[in-house]
Formats: sequence, C-alpha cells, structure tokens
Amino acid sequence: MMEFGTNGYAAPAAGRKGGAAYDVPEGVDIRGRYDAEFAKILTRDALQFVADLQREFRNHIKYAMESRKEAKMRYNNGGSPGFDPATRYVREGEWVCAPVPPAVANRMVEITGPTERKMVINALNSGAKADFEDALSPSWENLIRGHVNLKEAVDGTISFHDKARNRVYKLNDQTAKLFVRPRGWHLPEAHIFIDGEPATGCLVDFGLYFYHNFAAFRRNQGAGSGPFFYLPKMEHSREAKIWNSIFERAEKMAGIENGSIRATVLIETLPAVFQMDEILYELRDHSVGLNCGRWDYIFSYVKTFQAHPDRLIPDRVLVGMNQHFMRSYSDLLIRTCHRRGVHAMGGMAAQIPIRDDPVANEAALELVRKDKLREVRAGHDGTWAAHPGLIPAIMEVFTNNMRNSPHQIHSMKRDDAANVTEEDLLQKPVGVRTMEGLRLNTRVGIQYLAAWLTGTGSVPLYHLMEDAATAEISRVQNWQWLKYGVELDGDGLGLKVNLDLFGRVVEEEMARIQREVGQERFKKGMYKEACKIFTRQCTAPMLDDFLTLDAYNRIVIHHPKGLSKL
Ligand SMILES: CC(=O)SCCNC(=O)CCNC(=O)[C@H](O)C(C)(C)COP(=O)(O)OP(=O)(O)OC[C@H]1O[C@@H](n2cnc3c(N)ncnc32)[C@H](O)[C@@H]1OP(=O)(O)O
Ligand SMILES: O=CC(=O)O
Ligand SMILES: [Mg+2]
Repeated sequence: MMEFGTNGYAAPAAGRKGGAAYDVPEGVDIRGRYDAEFAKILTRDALQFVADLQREFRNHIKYAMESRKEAKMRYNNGGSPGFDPATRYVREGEWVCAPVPPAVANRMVEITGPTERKMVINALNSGAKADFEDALSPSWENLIRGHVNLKEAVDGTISFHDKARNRVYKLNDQTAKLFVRPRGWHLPEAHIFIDGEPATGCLVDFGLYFYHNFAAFRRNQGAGSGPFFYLPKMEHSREAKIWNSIFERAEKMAGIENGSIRATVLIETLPAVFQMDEILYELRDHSVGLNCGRWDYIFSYVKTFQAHPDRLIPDRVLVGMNQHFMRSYSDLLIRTCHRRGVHAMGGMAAQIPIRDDPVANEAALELVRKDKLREVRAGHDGTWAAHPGLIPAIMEVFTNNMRNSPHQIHSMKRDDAANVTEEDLLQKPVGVRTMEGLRLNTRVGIQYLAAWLTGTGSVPLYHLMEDAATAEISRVQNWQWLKYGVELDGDGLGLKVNLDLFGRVVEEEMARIQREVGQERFKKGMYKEACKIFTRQCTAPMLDDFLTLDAYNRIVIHHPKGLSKL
C-alpha cells in the first residue's frame, strides 16, 4: 500500500517493468493492478472517452470546487445559505422539464446497493440502483470489478455461483431499471492519472459505465432511452450545469439524441435546497427528478454551520423527519419537482430486517412503514429501500396510497409548500444530547470506517444500515460537540464534552467493539487504524470536509508495488 496526502500524489510512471499492461491512450497512466478481466473495461477507447471528459471539464470542476470553498468561508464567517436573488427568474418562471420516459414512470420502490456481484443480481431482481458512491468503498478492485458486474448486468449475462451454499444466482426474466450513482465531485481516482493528475472519480465512474453500456442499456433496460443516473452531493446549480454538459458530450459521442440520458439529483446538502429549481433548470432535458438524500443532508447541516455554535444538533437518533427543517425540505422538494413535471423521490429508511428477533423485526418494519406512509401522503412518488426484505412492506404502503397511479406528479402539487421560507429550511433541530449519543457515534463511526478500510462500504450495525453518509453524521456531530464543549443535557449527568471525556469514551467503546466482534476479528480487522483516523477527525481544530477523503489515501494501492519510489 502506498500512502500519500491529497496534495501529494506521486508522479506518474513512464511505463511498466515487465508483465501485462493496459493499452492506454496518450496522457493516461493506469496505476491500479493489471487484470485481464479489468482490461475489458479499461480499453483504449473507453479510457480515451474518460480522458476527453477530464480534459474538457477539469477547469469547470476546479472552479466549482473553489466556489464551494468560497461559500464555506462565507458560512464560517457567520453567513447562511439562502435563495439566490440573481436566479429569482428561474424560481418564478413557468417552465417544465422534459417528459419522464415511460421506462421510469413508475418508481415506487428503488433498492440501493453496492456494485458487488451477488447484490447487483439480487437488486436487479428486486428493484435496482447500483452505487459507486456511499455504499461502496472505492478500492481499485471494488470499482473495476463493479464495472465488470454492471456490464454483464446490462448485457443480461451476469451470474454468480455461491460455492459455499451451492447456489447459482441469475437475473429474472423481468428486472428492475438500473440507475448508477457515480461518486461526488470531490473524490479523485488515484489509480488513473490523466496528464499527470489523478482523474476525477465521478468522470471515471460515469465515463466507463456509459461507454460500455449505453447501447445495451437502451436495448435491454431503457426501452430506447437512458442510461439512468443518480447524482450525489451537489451544492450549487453550476455543478448541475457541468453534469448537463457531460451528458450532452456523451450523447454526441454515442450518436444518440439529446435528452436520452436521465438523472435524478440527490438534494443532500444544505446549500442545494435553495437551488432546487436552478438544478432542475440546468438539467431540464436530462432530469427525472430529485431525491431527499436525508442522511447526507443532516451531515451537511452540521458541516455548513460548523462555525455557528447556536446551531448545535441533538443526538443523531433525534434528527428525523419530525424536525421542522427536515419536513420543510421534503415538502419544498415535492412542490418543486411536481411543478416542474418530474419525480420527487423519498429517502432511505435505515432500518433493516432483524432475523433472529421477530418482535424487534416487526418494530423495525413498523418504523419503515410509518416513514413511507408519511412520504407517500406528503406527495413523494417513490422511495428507497436498503434491503430486499423491506420491499414488500414499502410497496404495499405506496400502492395502497397512490390511487392506481404510477406517480403523484399531477395529483399532489403541494402548492402550500410554496410558502416554505429560508427560516423554515434552516431551523435548528430540537432535542437533547446524551452520553449514549456520544458513545454510539463513536462505536458506529469506528466500526464503519474499519469496514470501509477493508473494502466494505455499507454494513449492518446495531440493526441499522450504515454507509458513508450516516457515518459522517457520527463524525461531525462528535466534532461539533467537542469543538463547543457542549453539555450533555439529556441524561441527568450534566457532563461537558471535552478531550478527556472523549478519550475515555474512545477507549471504552474500543473495548466494547473488541468484545462484540471477538478477539480474532478485532485483530484481523482495521479497527485500530479506523480509531486513529476517526479520533483525529473528531478532534481536528478545523473540520475535515469528508471522512472518506482522508481514509481514501489508505486504500490506494499502486502497481507494481514500490512504483512511488521510481
Ligand atoms: C445514505 C445513502 O446513501 S443510502 C444508499 C447507500 N446504502 C446502501 O445502498 C445500503 C444497501 N444495503 C446493504 O448494503 C445491506 O442491506 C446491509 C449492509 C445494510 C445489510 O447487509 P446484510 O446484513 O449482509 O444483509 P442480509 O444478510 O440480511 O441479506 C440477505 C440477502 O439480501 C441481499 N441484500 C441485502 N441488501 C441488499 C441490497 N441493498 N441490494 C441487493 N441485495 C441485498 C443479500 O445479498 C442477501 O442475499 P442472499 O440471501 O442471496 O445471500
Ligand atoms: O444518499 C442518500 C442520503 O440519504 O444521503
Ligand atoms: Mg447521500
């Protein structure tokens, strides 16, 4: 494993010493392990397409990332995000997005999952979306194997033999429509260098998937349209404009008509909630809606207000859809989408089935049903499930409440939500803070990171789905509580969070993790490494932008090993 900082990537190698190598176009250097299977994805032409995207859009992306930094400085100097007066004409104008393609008119339940082989098959057999983002630890092996899996999935040939259970997995005759979620703009792909710089992660994800699958997708999956995407973590409509230009560029390369590619944007940062019309407007020929990425949204609330001690949040478990700022966000999202003629998708319920305890399982299912009932009654057109075991219950709630219609775009206009104000969207969440909240954040954050470092990006912990977004909440909440020395006012102990207390909590929670996972797994796992990264981030004087940026450096492996010394 080679370690380097985000600004300290080693210079690209001029060549490879012996062994097989990828056939790369001018200016492209592959530093990930060679594999004959991977070479079918990393073809010269596909890499040329990725390099073309990188060259055409890198300056736009750099500008957008600089603009994020400027906005962060404004918020850190006491400012807050809000509606932009300069784009009032977009918000007030009467325009609609291109009509929703019939292939994705009905999206009542979508399952999300990493691009791991068996899960891709299981997901496609039950309602699917494939994730290169927060459900996946973006190691070279996971990413490129994910592309191999998706290509076979779109071709319809994917299979998997589980030898231990002697079970063969294949696609059903009828499968779900596949949406692919590339990584966010901020993440590099450090195994592919273009013109001496690591490639932008999402351009690699999008470019390789699009190049290899657009034709088969339109034949097998999209009924003549597509491919379909989810776009994560945007903060401003200028970022949506870049995606729109990328889509146009890809359509031109493929010789398919403008508006073939369709994407749903996750509204999951606080600044983006003030840009929903503007984002849809930029993508109006390529949009199929917005989605409430509520876990990242909570993370973003803390991050945006990191310098505002008057906006500290309560225990993570208390920040749900009953909080005024969360309800306002969901209501405004529905109103905006329906006014513009596209889907308003609900969020992920974190509960998963509890196999060994029927009572607890029923209680978890009931929480999911309640959440989904709230969503469908509010006007959402569909929602996310984290696990196939939840789909029947969610489907039942949606079908029973959608009046035999595939969506509610025309029937639930939610004009009442036109009155949602900046104040509604920013209102501080209410509730108490407890020692158990601090402990749980720590226990979950460390275990999630340990899994991520060993190649797994979504895990079941304490009967909940945890992925990068939920782990981020744990991290930034600990950071916020430490930074401002908050009082834990919810358990009668009256303790103040400080370095001493946090140090003790980390020690005790590590001991608990060790007991829970067992000595052997603890030794083999990367718990100590995870603890180091998590603790550093929680106690850093300045909040790191992303947990996974720091951790990414630990999973980059360049080949041949020792290349960095060349
Ligand atoms: C905030 C956000 O970004 S949300 C979106 C990102 N997060 C996700 O996508 C999480 C997706 N979910 C998962 O990864 C998993 O469900 C977990 C990690 C939460 C739970 O995993 P496990 O405990 O291993 O699940 P469990 O053992 O109950 O799985 C039972 C079966 O369902 C399958 N399965 C579980 N979740 C999924 C899924 N999301 N997609 C496809 N198949 C799945 C398993 O492969 C397994 O199949 P098998 O019976 O053929 O072996
Ligand atoms: O991506 C989904 C979220 O909730 O975050
Ligand atoms: Mg998210």
